[in-house]
Amino acid sequence: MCGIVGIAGFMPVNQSIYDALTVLQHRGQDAAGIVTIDALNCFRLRKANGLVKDVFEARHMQRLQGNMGIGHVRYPTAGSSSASEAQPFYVNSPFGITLAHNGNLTNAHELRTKLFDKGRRHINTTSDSEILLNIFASELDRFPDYPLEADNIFAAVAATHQQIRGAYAVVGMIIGHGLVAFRDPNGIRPLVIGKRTLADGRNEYMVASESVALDTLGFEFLRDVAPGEAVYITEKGQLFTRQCAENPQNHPCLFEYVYFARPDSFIDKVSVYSARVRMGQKLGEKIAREWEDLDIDVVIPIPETSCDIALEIARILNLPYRQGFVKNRYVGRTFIMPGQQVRRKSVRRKLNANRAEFRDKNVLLVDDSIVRGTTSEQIVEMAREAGARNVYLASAAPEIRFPNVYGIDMPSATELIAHGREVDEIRTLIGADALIFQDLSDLEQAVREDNPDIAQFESSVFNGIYVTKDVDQRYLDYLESLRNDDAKAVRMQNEVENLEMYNEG
Ligand SMILES: O=P(O)(O)OC[C@H]1O[C@H](OP(=O)(O)OP(=O)(O)O)[C@H](O)[C@@H]1O
Ligand SMILES: NC(=O)CC[C@H](N)C(=O)O
Ligand SMILES: [Mg+2]
Repeated sequence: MCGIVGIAGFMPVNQSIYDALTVLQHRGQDAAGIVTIDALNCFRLRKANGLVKDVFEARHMQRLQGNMGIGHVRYPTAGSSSASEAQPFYVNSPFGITLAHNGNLTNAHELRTKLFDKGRRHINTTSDSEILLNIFASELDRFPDYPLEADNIFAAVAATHQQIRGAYAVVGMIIGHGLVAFRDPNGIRPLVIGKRTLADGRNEYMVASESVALDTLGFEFLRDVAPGEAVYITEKGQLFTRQCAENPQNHPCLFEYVYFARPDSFIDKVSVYSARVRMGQKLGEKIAREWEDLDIDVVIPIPETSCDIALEIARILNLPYRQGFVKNRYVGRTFIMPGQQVRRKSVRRKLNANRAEFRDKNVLLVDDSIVRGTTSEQIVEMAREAGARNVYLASAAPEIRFPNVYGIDMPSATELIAHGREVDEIRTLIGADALIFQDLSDLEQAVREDNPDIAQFESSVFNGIYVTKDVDQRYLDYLESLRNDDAKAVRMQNEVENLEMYNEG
């Protein structure tokens, strides 16, 4: 899903960006990067594969000098997992630009050809984000003057919107100018802006994927960046904002609320935590309605994301809530790990059953979502091994039957356990005694309650409706051939680690 952050301030930003990335780590565990602009107006870059705490050592932090910078944590959804595709990306013309991106472009292939044929620009990686950067750079290049005016920068964003399709929340820096951030015209991926006022009255600004990053760094949340909107903060700290899309719509990704975002974040005016509690309430009511005859003894979450949901289900059903599984806090999120083998292995490394909570009991296990079924299959087995009599499973998200093309790595329908299957077939595969899914309308209502202005969510993984309207079966087949687990494994063997810009080693 990737996390992005940018700070335009008057004090060194290296530590603040590092701290923000640790708070956004749940959005991407594969690679991390920071770029700053130093006193000589040069970019300083450090990026590599790994978690934030492993990528940045003291020596890197010392070299990441400057009062403006951007950062990224990566969960790959395009290209490869190579360090050369870690972000931010750099291009030297015009002026020198770096950029970090959360999301996924659906027309990357055509844009790559167009950039080479018409723009004479070579893209050296298989990343869609490098393409996005070069499209933006080409558009900035159309203005002959230096420095560019805010109007020019917004015009370049508007022209970029017209060419690229898909989902994107972007933060970038232009040498001699400042920090730019923008969000796709459907607002699929989240982006917020905050402000911190210094003792001398000057304002520092920060943009980030989630509001929790602002909270942690003492920035006051100003608002969500609107779909299609761009934000420009000059080197001197002046803030400009402009709507740059012709027909912006608010279609936030529903899966952010289910799984990706941290519960203490607000996305598009919706508290992720409250939305999850309401998911629990609605699912609890459905269980009470449909499973009257099931004799449940205890409600057990599958840590970590489902905990808030399961607690509310237990309250609605008037049953005890117990931590039947203990999570190893040193193992990250399994769903965003690359490759099915590593995901499979990680479930048992991550979760262990508390036998006392299972022995001779009918247990209701609750997860936020069932995607490939990797977690639930093994968890049901573990519950039985721990002595459970009957194992029931409830998912706070409906059946996930369609691929995601907007920044969640679910490129292949056949890898989804619910694809082409009815609930009972899924139940058999998972090995549960009963299985229940949330209804899509209930899930949408649970989220919408905080912000009734969201008319339509980006819910494609549940209903197959792609809000950018450019996704057809041909594209889905192409994506599947490019990114299914086998194709990725082959690509991993041929990875090259060429970085295009000096990397603080
Ligand atoms: O059906 P699957 O393909 O297994 O995917 C779904 C599971 O993956 C996620 O957990 P994850 O371990 O990534 O993170 P969490 O600790 O935040 O729950 C999610 O919360 C589900 O438990
Ligand atoms: N999950 C994301 O947002 C990924 C961003 C970008 N498509 C990449 O693969 O690096
Ligand atoms: Mg989970």
